[in-house]
Formats: sequence, C-alpha cells, structure tokens
Amino acid sequence: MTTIDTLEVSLGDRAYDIKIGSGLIAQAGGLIKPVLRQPSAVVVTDENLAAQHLPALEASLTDAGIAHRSLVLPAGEATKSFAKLEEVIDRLLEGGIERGTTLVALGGGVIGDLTGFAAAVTLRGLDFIQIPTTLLAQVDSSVGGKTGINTARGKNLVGSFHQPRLVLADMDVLETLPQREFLAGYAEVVKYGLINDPVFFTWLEEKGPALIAGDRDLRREAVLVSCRAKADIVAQDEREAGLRALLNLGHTFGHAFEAEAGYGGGLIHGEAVALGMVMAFDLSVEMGFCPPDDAARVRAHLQACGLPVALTAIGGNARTGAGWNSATLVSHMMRDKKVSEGRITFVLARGIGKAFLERDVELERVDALLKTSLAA
Ligand SMILES: NC(=O)c1ccc[n+]([C@@H]2O[C@H](COP(=O)([O-])OP(=O)(O)OC[C@H]3O[C@@H](n4cnc5c(N)ncnc54)[C@H](O)[C@@H]3O)[C@@H](O)[C@H]2O)c1
Ligand SMILES: O=C(O)C(=O)C[C@@H](O)[C@H](O)[C@H](O)COP(=O)(O)O
Ligand SMILES: [Zn+2]
Repeated sequence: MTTIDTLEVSLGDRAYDIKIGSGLIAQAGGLIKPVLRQPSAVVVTDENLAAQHLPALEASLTDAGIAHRSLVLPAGEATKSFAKLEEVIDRLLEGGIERGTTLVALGGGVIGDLTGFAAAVTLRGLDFIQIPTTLLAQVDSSVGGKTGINTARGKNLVGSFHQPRLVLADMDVLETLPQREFLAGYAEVVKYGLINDPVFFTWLEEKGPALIAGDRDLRREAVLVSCRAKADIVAQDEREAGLRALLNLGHTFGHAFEAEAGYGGGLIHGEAVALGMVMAFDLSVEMGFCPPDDAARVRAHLQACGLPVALTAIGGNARTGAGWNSATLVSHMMRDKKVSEGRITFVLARGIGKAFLERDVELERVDALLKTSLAA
C-alpha cells in the first residue's frame, strides 16, 4: 500500500482532512465510513466518470457496508445550472433520503460545486464528501466549501459556503483525464505561485513541462503544495472577508470570458483563468505596480504550457464562433461578487508571489486592455 498524505483544513467544528495518494477510490469505503453519520450515501457523478471510475467506488462502498446509489449527470459546465440542481434534488428526494445520508461528489469542479450546493440546501443541509477527479478539482474546487451554480447572468452567482466532511484526491484518476482538462487545472496550480509563493512559481517554470507530460511524483507534489496553500487561506478567511479573495486572481476577467463564451465547452474555466491572470498582471504593470519582466514571465510560462494568453485565442474565432467586444466583457465584470458600492475589487500583483486587492481601478484602463487583447 502506498503512502497517503493528509492535510487538515482547520475550521474548528467544520475541520476536515484532505487525503492525497494512489488507489484512494478503491479504498474509499473504508476512508469515508468514519465520517458518515449513518452508513448511507448517494454518489453524484457525470457520464465520463460513470464509465471510468464509478464502478470502483461503488464496489468499495459495498465492501465497507455502506448503502449507496448513484446519480449520473451530463458532463460539462452546463450541468452547473438551476435545471440540474432541481433534477439532483428531485432524484434525491424521489429515491428516499434522510438527514444522515451523505452525498459523495465523484468528479471535477462541476460535479463538486453542484453536489455541494445540493447538499447545502436539501433537507436544510446534508453532509458531503469530495472525490475530485480533475487536476483542477484536486488542487482547488474540492477544498474550501465554495459551492454553487452558474446563471444566465454570470458564473457562480447562486451558491453557498458549505464545507465537505472529507476530500479524497486519488492521483491515479489523473491518468484518464484528457490533456486539455489537465492543462486547465494547471492554470490554478500556477495561481498559487503567483499569489504568494514565488519559489513555487520558479519550481513550476522548471518542472512544469515534465509534470504536464505525466511525471507522477511532480504531479503529486504540485497537488500537495496547492492544497496546503488553499487550506491555509481558507482556514484564515472561510467566507472571503478579505484574504480569500486573492484566490480569485484572474477570475474577474476569467469569469467574464466564461459568461460570454456561454459555458458550452468552447472555453473551460482553467483556460479562462490562465488568460485572466495574464490580464491581471498586464493591468498591474499598466498601473505601475508590477515590474514588466514579472508579467512577461507569467505570460511566457502559461503560453509555453499551451494555455491561452490573448483574447484572440478564445474570442471571435473558431472555438467560440462569436465576435467579442470589450464593453460586453466589462458589463459581465460588473456582476462579479467582489463588486462593492459599484466598484470592482481586482486582484492585482506587485510581482510574482505578491498579489493584493485593489479597488481603485479605472474601468477605462480595463476596457483599453481588453481592446488590446482582442486585437492582439
Ligand atoms: N468551488 C471552488 O472553489 C472552485 C474552484 C475552481 C473551480 N471551480 C469550478 O470548477 C468547474 C471546473 O471544474 P473542472 O475543470 O474540474 O471541470 P469539469 O468538472 O467539467 O470536468 C472536466 C471534464 O473532465 C471529465 N473528467 C473529470 N475527471 C476525469 C477523469 N479522471 N478522467 C476522465 N475524464 C474526467 C469530466 O467528465 C468533464 O468532461 C468550474 O465550474 C469552476 O467554476 C470551483
Ligand atoms: O476558493 C476560492 O475562494 C476561489 O476563488 C477559487 C477559485 O478558483 C474558484 O474558481 C471559485 O469558484 C471562484 O469563486 P467565486 O466566488 O469568484 O465565484
Ligand atoms: Zn477558479
């Protein structure tokens, strides 16, 4: 049996462990059982996971004596919707559910966010467990308790803070993850370096190519460092009173791009975040906060990895099939949850590893930056 790394998200009576290792899905029943209120679970997953990893999870739950059933949803961002939330809740209630039943999210961020929100509101609150299967979900979405859905008006505009009881990050599942999805998750890994860990960013510049190519030790190290970074921030600021907003680096831009792209798969979250981080660094340079060389390093690394670094790579071309304009993107940004008294709070940087929050940003600057990127 291989070793399991355990990190704690220290949140008092809502504290929980993140377990990182190989073969965790096969052992899930035994690992989950101690945190269950009663031995009954409903697994929520998507059709790709149902084909590839659900059977192993179900077998493990059966072996551990946990009664279970599974709900399988369509894969993709469009599933994070009111319609699918209603469907999940209806199927939970239809099949019979009690307050002691635990939901188990087997999937990427879409399944994790939706299942967590369903858990938060069904019977006024069920426990849930995260089994993240994408790199993005392992390093970011499964940790910290942000749950929710998208609306036609924007990303994640309906949701709740609801912490999981346990996170099981099985490194083996990354073997079946499509490369585009792996890369998208890598953008959120890079984010931790850019926020407050310049040594990690330098490590990624050096090791990123091998990690992306499939080196398992490097992948595990990156998941561990990322989860430690996120757990540390969440423990200090669970509900985003301040510090936690740094985890939104690249997201004010990125969420606007996702909303404009329509959640259809033409642009996925991590890709939008990669481009958003490039733009946040460019804005930081424009405003005189950040040395141009640091922004150049960010752009160069993400580009070398194959992530989008200009709006021309995603908007108004074959991927989305639509022409974009800066005014519409700014109007999306005005619905960001960090808007306060009509002003957007941006996550900017004084350099790599030196992110900070800034409210005093003229929208004309943002508009000009978007126009430049649209014409690049
Ligand atoms: N709650 C948070 O803190 C948080 C943080 C970051 C992102 N998010 C959200 O996460 C979502 C994106 O999550 P994602 O990037 O994981 O996308 P996703 O959940 O859509 O998964 C990506 C695709 O990969 C497939 N897949 C997943 N695991 C697989 C595996 N092991 N093998 C083969 N295929 C697999 C899925 O079926 C899907 O088609 C966005 O909605 C974003 O807003 C939330
Ligand atoms: O956990 C957080 O806090 C984050 O901001 C992590 C982000 O990567 C994630 O995309 C999150 O869902 C964004 O949250 P939102 O509140 O801006 O919708
Ligand atoms: Zn994100």
